[in-house]
Amino acid sequence: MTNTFLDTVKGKLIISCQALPNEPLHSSFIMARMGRAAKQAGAVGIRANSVVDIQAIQDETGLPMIGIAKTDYPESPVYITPTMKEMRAVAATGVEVVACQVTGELRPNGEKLADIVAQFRQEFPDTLLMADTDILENALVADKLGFDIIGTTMRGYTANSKGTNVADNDFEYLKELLKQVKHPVVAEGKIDTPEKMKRCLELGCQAVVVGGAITRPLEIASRFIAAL
Ligand SMILES: CC(=O)N[C@H](C=O)[C@@H](O)[C@H](O)[C@H](O)COP(=O)(O)O
Repeated sequence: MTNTFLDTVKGKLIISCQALPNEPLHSSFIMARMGRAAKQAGAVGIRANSVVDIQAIQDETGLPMIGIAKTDYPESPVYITPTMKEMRAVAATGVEVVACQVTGELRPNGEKLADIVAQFRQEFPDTLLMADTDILENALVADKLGFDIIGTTMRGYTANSKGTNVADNDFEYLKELLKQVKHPVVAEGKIDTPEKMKRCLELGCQAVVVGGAITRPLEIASRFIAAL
């Protein structure tokens, strides 16, 4: 099997459909309907969290997907598909891409990122790997380990990247990242306007992932309320 994900999404929009248990829309049924709306609008791929949501969205849309499993372990701040166990469970759904957090901190159970990548390649040779990174140093680690996609997902969410936004200074960080890594870059995280999405593509990103600005009504409504 050849994985055509990178060609399919080139220059296009991937929509993230996620709602954690503490969010108002937490429901695989609702996420599948979000996926339906995303597809009708013209999204070429979906990013989703948890095996059940992934399966519901696959059934509903048939679109290629980036799958993750957000899982908290008390001993580590790494929560996006942190261990081989979650990587395996997500890959087993048949998603085209499995994404995991690459932010430099120690992973749960003492697992090493390099070992996870090697094991994953053996078990799932047709599935692409995306690194959810925060700073250049960690993006370069992912690039060297051979991740197929370097994502900016965690920028602004880790101790090392606190207070930053990928869009700062006309995407200054993204420009540097695109210069330094060999693998395709997908812009993700706080891309909240169509203009920002377009700018990321103009700068050379393979694709853009947009989540909250489209699929999190609480977030969207709160922006309006905050302006009152
Ligand atoms: C930091 C973290 O846990 N990000 C998660 C990763 O999957 C999601 O909660 C985000 O919604 C996703 O990255 C899309 O970003 P935004 O919703 O900002 O467009």
